[in-house]
Amino acid sequence: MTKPAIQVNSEIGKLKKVLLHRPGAEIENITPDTMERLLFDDIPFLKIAQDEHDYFAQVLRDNGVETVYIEDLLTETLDSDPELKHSLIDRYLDEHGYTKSKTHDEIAKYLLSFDNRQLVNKLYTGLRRNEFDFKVTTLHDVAGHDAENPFLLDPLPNAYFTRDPQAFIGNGLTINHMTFPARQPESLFIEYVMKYHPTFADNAKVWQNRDRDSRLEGGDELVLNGHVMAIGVSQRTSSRSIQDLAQELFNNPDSNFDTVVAVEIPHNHAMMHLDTVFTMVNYDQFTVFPGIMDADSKMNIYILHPDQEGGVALEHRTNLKDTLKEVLGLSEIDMIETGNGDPIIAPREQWNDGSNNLAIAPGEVITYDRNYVSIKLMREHGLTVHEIRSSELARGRGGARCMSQPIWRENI
Ligand SMILES: NC(=O)NCCC[C@H](N)C(=O)O
Repeated sequence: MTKPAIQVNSEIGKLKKVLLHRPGAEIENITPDTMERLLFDDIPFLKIAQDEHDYFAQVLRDNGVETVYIEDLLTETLDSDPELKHSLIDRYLDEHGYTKSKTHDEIAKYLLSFDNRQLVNKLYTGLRRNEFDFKVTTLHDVAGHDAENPFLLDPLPNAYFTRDPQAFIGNGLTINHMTFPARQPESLFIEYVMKYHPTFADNAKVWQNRDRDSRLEGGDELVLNGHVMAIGVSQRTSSRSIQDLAQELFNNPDSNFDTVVAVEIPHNHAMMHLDTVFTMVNYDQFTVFPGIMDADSKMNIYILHPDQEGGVALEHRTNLKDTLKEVLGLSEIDMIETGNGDPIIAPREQWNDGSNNLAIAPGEVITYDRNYVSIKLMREHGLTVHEIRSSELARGRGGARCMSQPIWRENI
């Protein structure tokens, strides 16, 4: 590594640079029939979603954060070497199951006709069957399940949740094998940017890559400090990925991590990632949705440490607060309950990402305006809260943390 392009040694250090994606035409390619497969609960009104997202980006910039867009990085990557356009199209079609055939060649030819910027937009937007003069050559293009799909390449409406296809950890990252096909292409884009973009190539260590069977998503990967991570065992992240990542982080000389806290959470759509129920917002303050614990405030937590033989040792815990105190070396911790723990308000605000806060400095967060009970409580606990609009963005089931991937935070 010559000079690091990534520096993320906490969830709370002053945020200097962040990766975003502005929601685009892909949002308008969600239909009632495809909604579930595309991991949406409703169809956002694009114009308002874009206004809301621009406002979010402006709040970041007003607070001294440089905003970088993945669609720009990918375009610049392709611009840096003409060969990359061909290879990206080949990989993209291959990962969508288009083996070498006339169908493959026709789609590839059509995609190659775009310039790099248009191609990137097209891959996000999706490719409709009726969009070009597509000559039918195979049975599955005209009959059965495949032919019913109006898209030859699905849209990527979840792309504005830039947190998930990768996680920036220390001076490196994981490039993630996503759980559902609807999101898998998003981490291919990251792979290209990290391998070939002049800013990142050779300047970021890859702790785990996407060419594996077990799943891992960035919403589950929390960097608590420069040597401790918390990772959700969730609908989207498997215990195997966590074990392998811990092994790599503990043994790689470029990593300073010696502790991974694996936190088991319910496996469902409302709480798909750890950061939908738990975020770190200050040195000793966290927001948490109480529904992840049982009546005795217990849950399954495992602390992973390096063992003597270069492997990973495991210890079981059941209390989140006590475990955090233990691994962070703190005598007290303030757990701020989403919706004040009320049996109606807490799940309602959690559903709209009241637990999903983005810290832009210790004790200073960005969050959705609609979760007013949680916001009031956070202010009462001394936090500075920047509210952002959330009517349409929230329909994708992700909040300010999900919509942002810190690239650089000041060390604390
Ligand atoms: N970190 C996050 O929780 N991201 C939100 C992802 C929402 C998206 N609709 C998904 O289901 O993947």
